Amino acid sequence: MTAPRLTLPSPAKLNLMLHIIGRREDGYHELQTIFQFLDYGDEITFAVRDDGVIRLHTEFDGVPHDSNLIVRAAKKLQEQSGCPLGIDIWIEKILPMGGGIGGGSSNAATTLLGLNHLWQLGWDEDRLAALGLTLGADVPVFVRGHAAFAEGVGEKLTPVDPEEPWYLVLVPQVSVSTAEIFSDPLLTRNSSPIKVRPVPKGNSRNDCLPVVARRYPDVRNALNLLGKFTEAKLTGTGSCVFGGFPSKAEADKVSALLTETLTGFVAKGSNVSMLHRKLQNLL
Ligand SMILES: C[C@](O)(CO)[C@H](O)COP(=O)(O)OP(=O)(O)OC[C@H]1O[C@@H](n2ccc(N)nc2=O)[C@H](O)[C@@H]1O
Ligand SMILES: Nc1ncnc2c1ncn2[C@@H]1O[C@H](COP(=O)(O)OP(=O)(O)OP(=O)(O)O)[C@@H](O)[C@H]1O
Repeated sequence: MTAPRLTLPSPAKLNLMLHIIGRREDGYHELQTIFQFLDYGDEITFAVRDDGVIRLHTEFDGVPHDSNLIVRAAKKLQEQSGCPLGIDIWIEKILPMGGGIGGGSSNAATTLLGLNHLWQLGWDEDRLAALGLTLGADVPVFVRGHAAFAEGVGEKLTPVDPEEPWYLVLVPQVSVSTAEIFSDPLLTRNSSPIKVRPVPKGNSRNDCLPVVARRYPDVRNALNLLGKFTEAKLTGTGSCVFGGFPSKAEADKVSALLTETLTGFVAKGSNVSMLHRKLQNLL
């Protein structure tokens, strides 16, 4: 008998706004941010093993097997659930690493949800999100699968339903260090907390943008070029830059002009992650 097998999407996220409202004692910054998903991402295939071994078959540049968030997520879930089964994993990676579109966090969440299903653990979303948070602040929103206003370091989530435009995402060929941006003395850390819900219009800025644009000329260039056509924004700490368009045709048109010199892609914004849409179809 062939082992149960499952292929699941692992979408990207955008930060539609990001305000830094303070700094905790452990050095982490308190954020207010809106996460939305893209219908664009990696694809992960899982096949159950009965010997308990966890094996990722796809190699990543610069990420050792046991440091990969996919493997770390699988091992933690196995340990905490006491599941005797193992897993073979393959990934088709299209999301840029260190781009601020959450690829690693998304891969970890897809792994948690995929294994919960294949290993028949019956964990609820709260438990999976709590385990996810120990792997990274952005993992819980991918576990929950709904666009969200996030507070804390990103773990306090309130579902929201912003517009779902088509986005052109530009991918400057530099990896931005999140730690470096958060330790820059010039970073704004005292934005006024937004207390009104839903978040009022006019709050779409990303407090990391001035620091990233100053340090990374390639990101600055992408912001300037895209800014000629639409409001150009930074996701997370970059490097990716994005702008919304009312139709795919309009996003494609600007993409054709800009991707002559820059790498990028067009994708639809989505308030329900494509991972959750696929899982719903399975149940
Ligand atoms: C900025 C966001 O992209 C918004 O979605 C994420 O919060 C970043 O999350 P991430 O990539 O998982 O970041 P981590 O790898 O946890 O953080 C790297 C480093 O950035 C700093 N860091 C990160 C997040 C945060 N809220 N405050 C911080 O000060 C910390 O020094 C941390 O050691
Ligand atoms: N499965 C994985 N996919 C991508 N990166 C991974 C993975 N596992 C570990 N990493 C490590 O995590 C780092 C950050 O990767 P990721 O793709 O999540 O960055 P990001 O898009 O900037 O995320 P964020 O928006 O959360 O800051 C990578 O540079 C890599 O070293």
